[in-house]
Amino acid sequence: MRVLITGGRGMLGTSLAEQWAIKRPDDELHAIVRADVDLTDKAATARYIEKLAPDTIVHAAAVVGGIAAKLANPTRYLLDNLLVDTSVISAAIDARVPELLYIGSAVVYPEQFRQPLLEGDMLAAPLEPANEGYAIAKIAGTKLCEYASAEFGLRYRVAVPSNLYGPHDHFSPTHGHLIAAALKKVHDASVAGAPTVSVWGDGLARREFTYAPDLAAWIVDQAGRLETWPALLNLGQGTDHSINEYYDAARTAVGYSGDFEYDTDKPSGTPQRLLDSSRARALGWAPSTTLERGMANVYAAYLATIERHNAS
Ligand SMILES: NC(=O)C1=CN([C@@H]2O[C@H](COP(=O)(O)OP(=O)(O)OC[C@H]3O[C@@H](n4cnc5c(N)ncnc54)[C@H](OP(=O)(O)O)[C@@H]3O)[C@@H](O)[C@H]2O)C=CC1
Ligand SMILES: C[C@H]1O[C@H](OP(=O)(O)OP(=O)(O)OC[C@H]2O[C@@H](n3cnc4c(=O)[nH]c(N)nc43)[C@H](O)[C@@H]2O)[C@@H](O)[C@@H](O)C1=O
Repeated sequence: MRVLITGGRGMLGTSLAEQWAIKRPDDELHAIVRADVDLTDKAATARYIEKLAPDTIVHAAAVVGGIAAKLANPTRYLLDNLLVDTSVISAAIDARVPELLYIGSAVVYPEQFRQPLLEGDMLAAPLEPANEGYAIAKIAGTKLCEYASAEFGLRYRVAVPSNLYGPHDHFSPTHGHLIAAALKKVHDASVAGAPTVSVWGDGLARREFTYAPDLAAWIVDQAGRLETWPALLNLGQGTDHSINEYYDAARTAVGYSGDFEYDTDKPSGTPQRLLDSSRARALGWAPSTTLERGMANVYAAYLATIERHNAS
């Protein structure tokens, strides 16, 4: 099978490429990055996909960032994601690529709604303001896949992951996601001997975090058989925790004994985001990495990046 992964050096894309090489070494894998093709360029993307003629695409490229980054640059999160998604999905349709997995997001669901969230809850009520632009692009991508499947008989499906974390995450205290930011902040406090770490918001919001390599491994297994999937499929670990609990887990991973203080001028976002992933579980989804193990792995990856940086 000839496989195209977009966003091939992102957090999820890197895990996808790693898992593909392990699980399906005979496949012809193309894990592409921006230097191969800028996916906001519709014509260049169409040329690339037509020439490659992949059997399946896992579209994992997007402009992605933590809550503060999305609030600071809502235009980019809406515009670039619309451009990237329309380029990739329309090129795939035109080239009649038979299968495409679009990596969507749980932000397509309403801010204040029942928990856990079901696949049918998209567009049922207003979106979370902090994620609105990004979510509108993700909803457009999701609908494009649904329409293309129905209209042209293609197998274009949407994975709807919960919040993700993993060893290839971005450890930015300002633009990263919660777990990478928490590990970096707690590590820095530990090294500096600082008595406290600043947590954004009140620490009470709840999130479900899934370990990206678990998701990647399952996606690799599913490639080539997406016809068994519904139009969109929730993919979450199954449990949510408070932000405080994630910081506690980071404190344990780092071995830090200081305390937390709360910066309530920073956004908390939606109070809870938990997916009902029972449809995926019926298809065999069974992520196995515990939060403790995952945190320890991500922290080890962070320490390795520091070592590489110091050695260069
Ligand atoms: N991280 C999370 O918590 C969650 C992520 N998702 C979704 O999962 C997918 C993967 O996310 P994740 O791995 O975390 O994100 P990353 O930011 O780590 O990776 C995304 C990749 O997309 C690439 N990209 C962005 N714009 C372009 C472009 N115009 N042309 C070519 N490449 C581009 C980026 O390249 P560059 O570095 O050059 O910009 C980057 O390598 C995304 O669709 C995201 O929306 C869904 C739920 C949660
Ligand atoms: C599914 C969806 O999931 C994500 O959206 P998010 O939940 O808005 O993202 P987040 O990881 O930035 O915040 C989570 C929570 O954590 C709190 N928090 C505390 N302290 C820090 C902190 O230091 N940094 C960050 N970023 N958050 C912090 C913060 O206040 C908030 O309550 C995206 O990955 C998005 O790409 C996506 O697709």
